[in-house]
Amino acid sequence: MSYDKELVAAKKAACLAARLCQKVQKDLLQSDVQTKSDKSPVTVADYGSQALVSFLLQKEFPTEQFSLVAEEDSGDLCKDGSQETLERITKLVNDTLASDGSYSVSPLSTEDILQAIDSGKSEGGSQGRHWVLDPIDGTKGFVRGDQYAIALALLDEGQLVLGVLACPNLPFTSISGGNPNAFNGEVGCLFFSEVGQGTYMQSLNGSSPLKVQVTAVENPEEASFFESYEAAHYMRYLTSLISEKLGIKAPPVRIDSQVKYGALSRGDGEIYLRFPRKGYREKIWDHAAGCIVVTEAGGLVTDAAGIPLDFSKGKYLDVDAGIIVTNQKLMPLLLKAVRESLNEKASSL
Ligand SMILES: Nc1ncnc2c1ncn2[C@@H]1O[C@H](COP(=O)(O)O)[C@@H](O)[C@H]1OP(=O)(O)O
Ligand SMILES: [Mg+2]
Ligand SMILES: [Mg+2]
Ligand SMILES: [Mg+2]
Repeated sequence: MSYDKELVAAKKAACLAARLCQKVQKDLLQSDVQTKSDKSPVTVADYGSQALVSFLLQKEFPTEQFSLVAEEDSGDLCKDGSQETLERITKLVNDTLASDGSYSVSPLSTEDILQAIDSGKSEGGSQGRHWVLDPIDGTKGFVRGDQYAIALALLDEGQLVLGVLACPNLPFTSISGGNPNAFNGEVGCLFFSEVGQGTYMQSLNGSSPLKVQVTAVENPEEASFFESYEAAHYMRYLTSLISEKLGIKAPPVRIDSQVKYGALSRGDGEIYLRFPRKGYREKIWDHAAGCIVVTEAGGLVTDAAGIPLDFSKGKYLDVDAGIIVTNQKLMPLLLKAVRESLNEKASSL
């Protein structure tokens, strides 16, 4: 089955959402950042991006039953004192739609925006089609002025069938060996994949797509690895133990969000280690787009036990201990190092 039409729509939606986010990041004010009950930050851009993607997908596929599993909901925007924020979001979405010009729609109202955001309340599952969206993945990176991604994927009967990753601050050329946040050249990449068709990257400004591949590095001593920028998001002693066991020489490359999957898919590094702290439950929107982008580029994405991620169980991913990503050659060695490190950790407790 072809998902070409869905891919075109997903790319369009992610590009426009990226445009909206770039505008907000440029003139980001402290007052634009709200804090959700789980203490994670959320900005007008998170809401605006979700509203825009949701609205555009519904507009592109008006006759299909629409299901979207997305991170944000309008709860906090409906509280007293949020009217001004809601109006800002509405204006941002309308301005972005108008700047594109290909959608001749009358301006959306604040009600339309709330509705578009709340169309993302689906629970997903193993039947039918579900869009999966993280409107800004890496909000902390976004607020800092660093890396973030707009991550959109499609599940069909529980399988990932397409993924789009817009990375507005990722340099277009390789970041291997460098700091992605301190770069002078062109930034802004769009990764996209359709099942069985490979992964491609183009610039967010619309250059022609290039096919990308993970690296063929077999020797861990020549490999480099990615992990979160935010120390609070993972167990650093575990990732350093794993990399030590593998004999990795290069220091870790710390980047926010699913940009790590994009960078790995084009060969900027070989390994992504993600070991969140105890009690953290992974959500499907934090991995769906990244997972298909890496898999279609020839890589592997599994949990710490080597089992492929299952996106069909609702909005959570029930993974064993952590998520690991690498090329096919390095995976057996990586799994061994992960197993040994987890055993050492368990016996030291
Ligand atoms: N305590 C946490 N541990 C791990 N990941 C978290 C935590 N809190 C939020 N996240 C989510 O993890 C991702 C950030 O990943 P990374 O650490 O790789 O940059 C984001 O999806 C972020 O959500 P959000 O989409 O709200 O930014
Ligand atoms: Mg968040
Ligand atoms: Mg996220
Ligand atoms: Mg998010």
